[in-house]
Amino acid sequence: MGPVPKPLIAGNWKMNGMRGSLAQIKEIAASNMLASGKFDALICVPATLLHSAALVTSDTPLKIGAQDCHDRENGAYTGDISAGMIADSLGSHVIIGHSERRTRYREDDALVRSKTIAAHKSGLIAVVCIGETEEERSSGRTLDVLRYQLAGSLPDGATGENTVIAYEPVWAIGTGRTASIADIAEAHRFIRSELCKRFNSEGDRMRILYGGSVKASNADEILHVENVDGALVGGASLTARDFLSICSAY
Ligand SMILES: O=C[C@H](O)COP(=O)(O)O
Repeated sequence: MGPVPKPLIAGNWKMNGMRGSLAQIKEIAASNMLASGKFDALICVPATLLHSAALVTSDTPLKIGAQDCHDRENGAYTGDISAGMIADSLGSHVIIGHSERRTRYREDDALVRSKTIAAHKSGLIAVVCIGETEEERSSGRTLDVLRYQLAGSLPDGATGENTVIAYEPVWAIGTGRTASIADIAEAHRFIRSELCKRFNSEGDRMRILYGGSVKASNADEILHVENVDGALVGGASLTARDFLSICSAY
């Protein structure tokens, strides 16, 4: 077993970014902040930018990942890409089970688990997303939802090396609303204890990111909550300036 991994600031560009956006990637990759080695940095780009982004960052500390993968190795699945193809394009990470996919494409925990296994088989680090809806929170079911999502989405082979958890309350994504510091602390403490119950010491090594309207003005407070090992950032990861301001919290 290796040491506890460093915190991770991960950007998710979602369906944003054309070739010109590689300038932002290059600027992030060249920052002295990343060279400090205090944290890891990752940008998950659209599939169209994956290989070119990986090539322009190959000699830098910035990692490049994808935003989804199929659970099969290959076959007649129009429009999809496999974990192996992501690895072949030099991506190192893949986001799995983002709420935007769970909701729109009805991806359930079993499929998320199957995709996570596929990612691990191809040597990728899976960033597995979980989080409650507003209705689940207001009816007091947040921790139950997190328990079921973790149990159903993570395969037995998950370790601190191959898996990162992203806790994203669905109602906080892209809305400008963030969970309170007390709610973030409670959710992350709960996730940590569930991970340790199932994976023993590996549970302590899995990074738990917070996601949902993270920006420069709230990053410092959120990133210093116990058991918060980084952030998954959407809108504020699209420019180098915004992304690096969040990184400066470390
Ligand atoms: O994957 C990132 C999350 O969905 C958060 O997005 P956001 O920072 O735009 O709220």
